[in-house]
Amino acid sequence: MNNNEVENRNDGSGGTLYAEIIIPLALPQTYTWLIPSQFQQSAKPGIRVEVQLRNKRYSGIIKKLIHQKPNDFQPKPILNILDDEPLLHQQQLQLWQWIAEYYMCSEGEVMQAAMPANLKLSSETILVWNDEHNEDFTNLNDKEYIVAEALSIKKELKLSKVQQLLDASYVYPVIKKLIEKDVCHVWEELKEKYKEKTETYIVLHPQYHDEEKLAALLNTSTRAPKQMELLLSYLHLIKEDGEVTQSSLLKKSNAAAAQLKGLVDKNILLAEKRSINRIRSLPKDIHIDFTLSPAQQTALNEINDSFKEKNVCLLHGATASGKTQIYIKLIEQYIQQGKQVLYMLPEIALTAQVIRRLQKHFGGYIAVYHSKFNANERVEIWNRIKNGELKVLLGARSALFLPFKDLGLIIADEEHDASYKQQDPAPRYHARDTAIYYASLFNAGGSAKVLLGSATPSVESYFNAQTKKYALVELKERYGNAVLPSIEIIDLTKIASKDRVPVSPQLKEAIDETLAQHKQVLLFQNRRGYTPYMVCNVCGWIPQCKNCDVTLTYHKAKNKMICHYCGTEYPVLYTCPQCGSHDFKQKNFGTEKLEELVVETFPAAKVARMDYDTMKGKNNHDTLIKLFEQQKINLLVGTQMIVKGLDFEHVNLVGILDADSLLYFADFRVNERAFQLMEQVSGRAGRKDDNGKVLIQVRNTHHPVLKFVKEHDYKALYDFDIQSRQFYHYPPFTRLIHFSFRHKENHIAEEAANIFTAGIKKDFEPYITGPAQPVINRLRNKYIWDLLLKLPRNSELINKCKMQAEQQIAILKFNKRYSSVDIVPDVDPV
Ligand SMILES: Nc1ncnc2c1ncn2[C@@H]1O[C@H](COP(=O)(O)OP(=O)(O)OP(=O)(O)O)[C@@H](O)[C@H]1O
Ligand SMILES: [Zn+2]
Repeated sequence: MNNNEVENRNDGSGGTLYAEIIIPLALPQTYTWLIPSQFQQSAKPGIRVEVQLRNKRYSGIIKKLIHQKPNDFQPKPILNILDDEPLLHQQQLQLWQWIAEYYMCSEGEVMQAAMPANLKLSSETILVWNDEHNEDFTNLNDKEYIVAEALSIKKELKLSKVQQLLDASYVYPVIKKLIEKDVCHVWEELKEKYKEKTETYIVLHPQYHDEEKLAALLNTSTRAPKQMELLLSYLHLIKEDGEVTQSSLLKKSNAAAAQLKGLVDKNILLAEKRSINRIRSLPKDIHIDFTLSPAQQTALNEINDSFKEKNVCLLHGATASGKTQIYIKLIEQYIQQGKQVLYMLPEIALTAQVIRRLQKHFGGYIAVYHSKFNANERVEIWNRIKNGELKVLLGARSALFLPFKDLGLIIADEEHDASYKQQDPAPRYHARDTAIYYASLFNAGGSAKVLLGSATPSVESYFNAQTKKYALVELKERYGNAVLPSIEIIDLTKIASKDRVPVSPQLKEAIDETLAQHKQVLLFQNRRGYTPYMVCNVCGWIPQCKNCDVTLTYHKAKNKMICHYCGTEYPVLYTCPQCGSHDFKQKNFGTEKLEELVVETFPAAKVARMDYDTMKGKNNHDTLIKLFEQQKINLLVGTQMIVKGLDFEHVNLVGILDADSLLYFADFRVNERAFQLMEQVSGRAGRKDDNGKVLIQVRNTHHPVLKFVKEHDYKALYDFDIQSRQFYHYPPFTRLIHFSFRHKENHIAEEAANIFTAGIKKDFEPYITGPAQPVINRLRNKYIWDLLLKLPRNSELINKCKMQAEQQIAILKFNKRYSSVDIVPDVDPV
């Protein structure tokens, strides 16, 4: 929207004003409401308003103001205005619209994903009393008081109840104030499952921030030399690390808890329990204590040069080449210019280690943001990004939705990672690609820049670099004395069958050797659970999930058979329901069995397991990583989770137990994925010296991808893969749109898919594959029919196709027989 519209509205002519408003629902379009005259002064794009739709109340966001009355209907008035200033900048509204159009969803769905729960209200909203509130209600007005009191007793209230309580038609402004005053927050299903980890931090009493007072203290207190020693250690540590936990202080200073207590009692040091993710008020200064190697410096210069001409640069840097250090230097530059930086990682789990690295350098300039933070903290970060106070934000994909004020740079680290794509629910957006669009909206002084970083770039990004759409900077060597690890292939077919799985004699020997040198080992197996499936030894019957077309995985610790798709758990079977035999054979092995076996084989080693199952309990990801960093674990067994981006100093050996399982997979990205996984997991070995070693166990030793991995030759993999992509019409040569039709009746799903296909056939027949049933053709009790479109990269044609597809979806939804079919469009599926 342009400024004129706002001006016109304020010209006092008193004309009727309307607004297009986004509400957090999957509606096919945005609707228009009337802005009554008393609200006209304050109505602006980005402001929240209270509206009613089909007897429910929502807080929606004004997308734009309109002066023409809609032709076909009389808009209803909005009920209220909730904000004094817009909650977001113009760029966010543009971003939402783009995502909705590009990824075929509604702006309401984007809003749902984009905004912290506390900023979204509807009749269904449940308010939760804030347990930490001290029940001091003096700053509340009468209405707020009534609700606060009820909440303090009931602990939870549905918004519709609040409405009755106040006997007022407009309650949203009251709720909004109560949330702002920290009396309550909005209940979120997801939130409840997330237990926040706290730790005790030690801080210096603020009065000693004054250097003279501190000096005086240090000079006078000779009576308790042990305490003084501890205080000095503290001062040293805080300078080094920027923050000090109680445990690290006691450990590093070798002091006793009583000495620390002495200092705390004297009010010299303070002990504070904090969530480890909580936003800390560290001083806002930049502290860079390292220099780049010549190769890193060259890469940084090349990146800066490339940004003069291009908006996107791909940094292809080997594992442990120090990409993160280059990012740090680059971030420093942008902060100096007063710009903001978004640093994206594909997964929440990775943010913990990286924030520890970054906070040392950027203190109070930086914060972390992701969907698992509590609602109040998310709003706080939202506001501090919006007003430009925070300069650097580290986050997973949802951080893209923050209202940056003046964004200068987005870094997408591990840009190849498929987790950048959101699968469910809509918006099914790819955060890397969306970041490139988002950056282009900050066009004061050219566009904001995007740096994609990876040791194993996606074929798409590398293609864009080859075709000069992106700049390319390569950094081939590891930092310091480290070299890329040597890779050895172990031919499982040459091993006597009794020794065959899971740990071959060669791997066993290498593990023994590594442990003897007090170095660490990572063992990678891409399946969790104990045995991926069981077979009846007599009739061949295999236990399956009742809701899904999937075999069940045996989990020993739980003593359950579990469906990895829908999560349903079944008792373990001892009798075959088909033939009555009691003889089951366990096929293959998962991480749980591997861990058990490793514990038996290496009794002296401290072993831990990192996979989806172990991360749910108290041993959460960050704790495990810290234990591993401190070498309290010698041998870590895990799935993909151990692979990604982590920087461990003492890992010398990596074992990949079953490479065949990575190499055979019906997906056009199979080679790329297998290479990325193996190269990334290898990349965890020998990061600080020249002793890294990787053993890959495999049956098909002739698979071409193994050769590329062995030589760490990404370019060869790319050249190999890009040819088949071209030949079979896959990205980057085409654009894929995938449609999935799901229904509990197989024939209904099939019919819907067929009708849809017939509807778009006239213009798009050459590009259609399917409809067909996928390999797993039923999930969560619904049958699935899939359709794939491989479209030429012609935006006009693609838009036309999306439009026709949307029409067909509308037609199906209108037909009673098919209205309950789930139709899921997925643009650029991964
Ligand atoms: N210039 C430097 N000065 C000091 N230490 C450095 C420097 N460059 C790299 N390092 C150290 O080397 C290690 C590897 O660097 P880093 O983790 O940045 O690599 P990376 O390229 O991001 O690796 P990966 O792709 O595997 O995640 C880190 O522990 C880092 O602190
Ligand atoms: Zn299931």
